[in-house]
Formats: sequence, structure tokens, C-alpha cells
Amino acid sequence: MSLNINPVEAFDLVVFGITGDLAHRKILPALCHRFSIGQIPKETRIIGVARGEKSKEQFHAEMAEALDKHLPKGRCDDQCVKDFLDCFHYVKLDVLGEDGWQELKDLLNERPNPVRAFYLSVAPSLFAEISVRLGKSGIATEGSRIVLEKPFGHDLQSAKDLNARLKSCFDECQIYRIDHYLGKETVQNLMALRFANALFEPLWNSQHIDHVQITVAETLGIAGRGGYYDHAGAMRDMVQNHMMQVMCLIAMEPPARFDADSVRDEKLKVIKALDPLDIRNTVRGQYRAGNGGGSYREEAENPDSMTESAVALKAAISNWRWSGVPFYLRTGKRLRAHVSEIMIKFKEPPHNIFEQSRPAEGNALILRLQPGEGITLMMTIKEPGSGGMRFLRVPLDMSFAETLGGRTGVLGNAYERLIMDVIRGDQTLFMRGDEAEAAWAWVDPVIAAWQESGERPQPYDALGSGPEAALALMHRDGREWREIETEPDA
Ligand SMILES: NC(=O)C1=CN([C@@H]2O[C@H](COP(=O)(O)OP(=O)(O)OC[C@H]3O[C@@H](n4cnc5c(N)ncnc54)[C@H](OP(=O)(O)O)[C@@H]3O)[C@@H](O)[C@H]2O)C=CC1
Ligand SMILES: O=C1O[C@H](COP(=O)(O)O)[C@@H](O)[C@H](O)[C@H]1O
Repeated sequence: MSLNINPVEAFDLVVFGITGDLAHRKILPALCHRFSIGQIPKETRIIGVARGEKSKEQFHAEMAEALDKHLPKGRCDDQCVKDFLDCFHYVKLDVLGEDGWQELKDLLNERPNPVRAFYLSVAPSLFAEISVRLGKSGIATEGSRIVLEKPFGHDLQSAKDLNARLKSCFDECQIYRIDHYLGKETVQNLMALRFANALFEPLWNSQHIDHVQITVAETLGIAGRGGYYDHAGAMRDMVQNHMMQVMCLIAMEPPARFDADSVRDEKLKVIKALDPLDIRNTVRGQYRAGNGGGSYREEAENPDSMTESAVALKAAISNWRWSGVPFYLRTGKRLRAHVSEIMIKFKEPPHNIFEQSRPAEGNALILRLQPGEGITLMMTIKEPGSGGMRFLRVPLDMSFAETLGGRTGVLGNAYERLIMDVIRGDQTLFMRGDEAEAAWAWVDPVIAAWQESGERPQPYDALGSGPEAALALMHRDGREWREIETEPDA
């Protein structure tokens, strides 16, 4: 199969926070890979910004080291890395100070490329300050794009304040709020599955679907990120953004077109149709030492922490399509497997003609986000050779790696797709400001209720199955979570 990589025009990308973890682990490898496959022209300029003094040679050496560490082997040979580094410039600039801004402006204006983008890979507390400075100094020109990392605010009020400050300098069409889950192949495939196939859409409603499960389980803990995480917790870190975005893509009505506003309008309608979360339909957990793993509180260096490292909840969407179909969401750190998946559980056949042997369960459609991206349809078939009609549940399995062969290798991480979308000016896979606010409006009251309750999150064993109460959340509805298959962490 041939690769469909459309080259973009040369662009100028300023990365604030070029020395940071995210820039090294995700942004640089993403750009380097797209450069190596010829999508990014060599006239592109990548301008790194941070506070340290660095010579050009030192900066290039640091970037080369980061690539050596984080770029998957075989993605780009030495000559290609060398050519890629020729795109790099460095500006020493403390975004809270006055120095360096003019140098950045002069560099950008020296021989400007048609597209100018600013990637804010710095602490969220700096987002508003940087965007206002870019706007007021004229460094951000008409049509410039600004990319904001997550978290977008800490609650509804802070998200509104940030939106207001951003919009004082940028139009909404210039603002790209990253949610890297939207860049994952299977998440995009969810839209292809629903809207490029006629098969599923007629079944995609409360008449045929019993319930939906969304699982994001991680084996990683919070070591090294405790400062941020202990003030956030799983609800803010994962549910308000990634999981709600995935839920929206499952639940939204077909947009009229696959363009930014059509898709985002439909997602927003889903968020607005969510019933307020009842605290009794939520579970929060915090891992304790177990199975050789340390406790959350040790990792957070906060012996009294009340922050949740796991959440499970039952959501209800009050509209014609989804009335009576629960959406169960669960996420947690330090669980026994690293798995992200969606399960659409269909209802059992309405009438059983096999009176002696009823198939145990209805069909299930499973979309695996990671690892081993793919789609599985659980079917019921007749057990071969058995006397009479006895049934087996078997998978109709499609692994992207097997089906698409070499083509999946070229995809790289979710950031690649999203960064290239910024350069192309396509906002479809980015959150709009009103979506981010609506998502906060949904989770804020539960976070407040948890805090008011004064109750400790339920302890669960590190590297175990998660809080017991999450199982009970399902059992009391006569349902079960899909078993998480243990696979080595990616
Ligand atoms: N790391 C991750 O896995 C993820 C990160 N994010 C988000 O990405 C953003 C960056 O995170 P991360 O890379 O982990 O953070 P780091 O702390 O590793 O990096 C922060 C960067 O900001 C720079 N910086 C800090 N203060 C200033 C300043 N006053 N002026 C100029 N530059 C400054 C630092 O450079 P220096 O100190 O050299 O000046 C450094 O390059 C955050 O918003 C985070 O929430 C989102 C999802 C995942
Ligand atoms: O944004 C975040 O996502 C990661 C999980 O991302 P994944 O692509 O590895 O599934 C999570 O670990 C982190 O806490 C959160 O900030």
C-alpha cells in the first residue's frame, strides 16, 4: 500500500519550553519523523525558547540527545537528524521578563515562512501571560496559530478566564487546544467506523445498545509528576478531557461535514445533554503499596493526600438516541495493565429461539486504542461438532498492524498528526473553548462534592485491579466491566 503523506509548506514553529519533558519526549520526535518522511520541508524553522543561555552548538547537541533517547529506532538516520537540526534556532527568553522578545520577533521577521505557530509547552500558569505578550508585541501576526497544552484550566472559572485572555489576542480559529487522545488512530477510526460504514449507524442507539464502557488503565504511577498531579487528580487529568472527548465521539450525532465546527458543535451537544453527575454514581480510588509497587502518597510526597488516582463513573446522556444507555467510564494509574479501549455492548437478541441453550451475552464491539490498536466484534457462533445448538463467543478481530502492515509504522504518535493539523490549519481534532468550559461545568460539581464529603478515596493495591467499588458500580446494574487483558506496558 502506498503512503499518503502530503507535504506541507515550510512553516515557522516557536516551541516555548523546548528543554522540557513534553518537548523532548513527544514534540521533537513527532517533528523529526514527519521531516524524515518528507512532509516537513527543510526551509521550516523550529525556534526553541527557554531560559538558559546556550550556544547554537550546545542547543543542537541537546536536541540530538533528546532525539537519540526518544525517537523510535530506525525512524530517521544520522544524516536525516543532522538535516532536521538545521531547522533549529534557539532564543533565550524568560516569558515573565522583558528580554528576548525583540530577538524572537526579529528572527521570525527575518525571512518569514507563510505559517507561524506558537506551541506553549510550558506550565499552564504561563499560558495567559505568553499569549498576551505575543499578541501585544505583534509577534503573533494575523493568521498565526497558538497551541495550548493541557490542562486547559483547573476548573470552570479558570478555563473561562483563560479563554477570555486568549480571545483578547487571538480569534478562536487561531487557538488549538491539544487533547492528544483525539490524535490517536483508533479514536479517529471511531469516526470512520461510524460515518464511513453504513453497517453500524442504524444500530448506534438505545434500541440496540445496552451500555458503553470506556477504559483507560495505566500501569504508570505519578512519580516525578506529583507536583502537578496531586493538585489535579484523575478527574481533571483524564476524565474532563480525554475520556469526555472519546465519549462525545461515540455519542455525537453525525455531523453534516467533517470540518472543525460541524464536529465540535455535535460534541458540545453531547456534553450539554449529559445529566448532572450523581456522586453516588462515582467512585474514586487511590493506590496503596502492593504487588511490589509503592503507594500514591509516597510518590506524591504527601502523606495526607486525598487526591484520586482512579475514577469510575456512570454517565447518562439525556437525548433520544441515548436515553437509558449508561456510559461507564473508568481510569486509573498504577493498575495491573496498560490498556485503553472502548466497548459498545449490544443488547441480546429480542427473542431466543434456542430454548435449551441461551447465548450468554449480546454482541460487543471493542475498539482498542492501545496497545495493539484494532477493532474486535464479539460474535456468538455454534460450538463446532456439539450435539444440538451450543454456543461459543468468538472474536472477529482486526488488528491495524496486521491488516495495514507497514502503513501503521508511518503514523507515529498522536502528536504528529495534531502538529501537522495545526500547520495545515485544521482544528477538527482540537477542543473548542466552549467545549472545554462545558466539560468543566460537568465535572466541577462532583469534585466539589467529593471535597465536601471529606471522605478518603478508596484504597486499591498498586498494580492490582482498581477500587472494589468500581466493580460494584457495575454489579448493581447487573453488568460487568470487560476483563482487562494484561499485556506488557508499552
Ligand atoms: N510531560 C508530559 O507528559 C505532559 C505534559 N503536558 C503539558 O505540557 C506542558 C509542559 O510540560 P512538561 O514538558 O512536562 O514540563 P517541564 O517542566 O518538563 O518543562 C517546562 C518547560 O518550560 C520552560 N520554562 C519554564 N518557565 C519558563 C519561563 N518563565 N520562561 C520560559 N520558559 C520557561 C522550561 O525551560 P527552562 O527551565 O530551561 O527555562 C521547560 O522547557 C505543561 O502544560 C504540561 O501540563 C501535557 C500532557 C503530558
Ligand atoms: O494527558 C495525559 O495522558 C497520559 C496518558 O496518555 P496515553 O497516551 O499514554 O494514554 C496520562 O498518563 C497523563 O497523566 C495525562 O496527563
